[in-house]
Amino acid sequence: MNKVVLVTGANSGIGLALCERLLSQDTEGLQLCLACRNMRRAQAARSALLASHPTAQVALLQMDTSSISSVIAAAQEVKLRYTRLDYVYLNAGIMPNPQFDVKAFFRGLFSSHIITMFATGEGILTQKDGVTADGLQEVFATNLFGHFLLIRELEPVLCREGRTSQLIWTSSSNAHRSAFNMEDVQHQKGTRPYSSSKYASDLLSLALNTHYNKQGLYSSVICPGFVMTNLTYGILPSFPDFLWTLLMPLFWLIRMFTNTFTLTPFNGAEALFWLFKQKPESLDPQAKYHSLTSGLGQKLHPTA
Ligand SMILES: NC(=O)C1=CN([C@@H]2O[C@H](COP(=O)(O)OP(=O)(O)OC[C@H]3O[C@@H](n4cnc5c(N)ncnc54)[C@H](OP(=O)(O)O)[C@@H]3O)[C@@H](O)[C@H]2O)C=CC1
Ligand SMILES: CC(C)CCC[C@@H](C)[C@H]1CC[C@H]2C3=CC[C@H]4[C@H](C)C(=O)CC[C@]4(C)[C@H]3CC[C@]12C
Repeated sequence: MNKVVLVTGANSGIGLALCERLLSQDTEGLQLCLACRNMRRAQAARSALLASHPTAQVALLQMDTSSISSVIAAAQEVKLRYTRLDYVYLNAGIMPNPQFDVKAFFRGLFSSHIITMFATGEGILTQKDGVTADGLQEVFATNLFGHFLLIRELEPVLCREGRTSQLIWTSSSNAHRSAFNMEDVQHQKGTRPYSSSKYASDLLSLALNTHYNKQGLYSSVICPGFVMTNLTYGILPSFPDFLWTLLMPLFWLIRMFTNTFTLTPFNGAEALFWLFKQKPESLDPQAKYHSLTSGLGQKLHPTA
């Protein structure tokens, strides 16, 4: 039977690579729905997918996860189009106005903390958050709240008698307990909204399992590792493309020491793709599944 899969933030990076990988393993038995905020970019992604999989069923859905009205309208549309959803990948995410702390980076290079710094970005990144038209903090709204609202609105197509469905969050190893505060869940006061939003998604996934497992709905979180995408290029916006290219040999070298340097969207999507093939009942609700890559760039089996 056809599997219906919705992916948010599917028009680039890890989301697009996941769609490509899903279609490569099964073009016929899959109905993909790319949920994107920008329809021009969504259309380009659809054309790219159809170029390599001409018979695939790839639909588009306009949705801005940072906007309450957009998410509600998109969920309405989904309920009109589909009687059930088998997988929802909650992947759209932003890290706006990142500030890279050069001093902390160099201190980290000469400390015992070096591997953690490269694997998680801990201690070297802060962001300047904005406020959405709904009055929410932008990172919280985009990465977490819009997705939460989507799940609640899609309950009728996710919780179906006698079937299971999976929610799969693209979280991060940058999700740190120290960045999250229950008194300030939107992270209005701090400078690490990205880390806070990812930690909150890990907590939310646990809560969703407690609430929904008995209705056949399961939630998991993954970290794709450090992947070269629009999000990461935005961290050092003044770097021209050629400098990133020059840094690649250094990244390949670092990958010898930390296999979290997945680097390509294809390898970064490994844990998302792996979860597609698992029975949700067999998964550990407390685990974060990691995409890993060997020193030679081979994808490894995800580990919890
Ligand atoms: N790259 C990395 O090293 C890591 C990435 N991640 C996570 O992976 C996920 C995918 O990011 P990645 O592929 O790296 O980066 P990209 O910037 O390539 O992809 C992000 C996607 O999210 C979409 N998006 C952003 N804001 C919204 C919004 N308001 N509504 C709908 N869609 C939106 C973007 O759309 P648009 O093209 O319109 O901007 C884009 O399609 C994110 O959640 C990120 O936090 C986690 C760990 C590491
Ligand atoms: C020679 C220097 C200029 C090289 C700078 C490298 C840094 C820009 C990157 C090194 C490690 C990277 C990251 C690690 C973890 C990612 C995390 C999992 C995530 O969710 C978002 C992106 C990361 C923080 C990423 C960002 C770039 C680095 C800090």
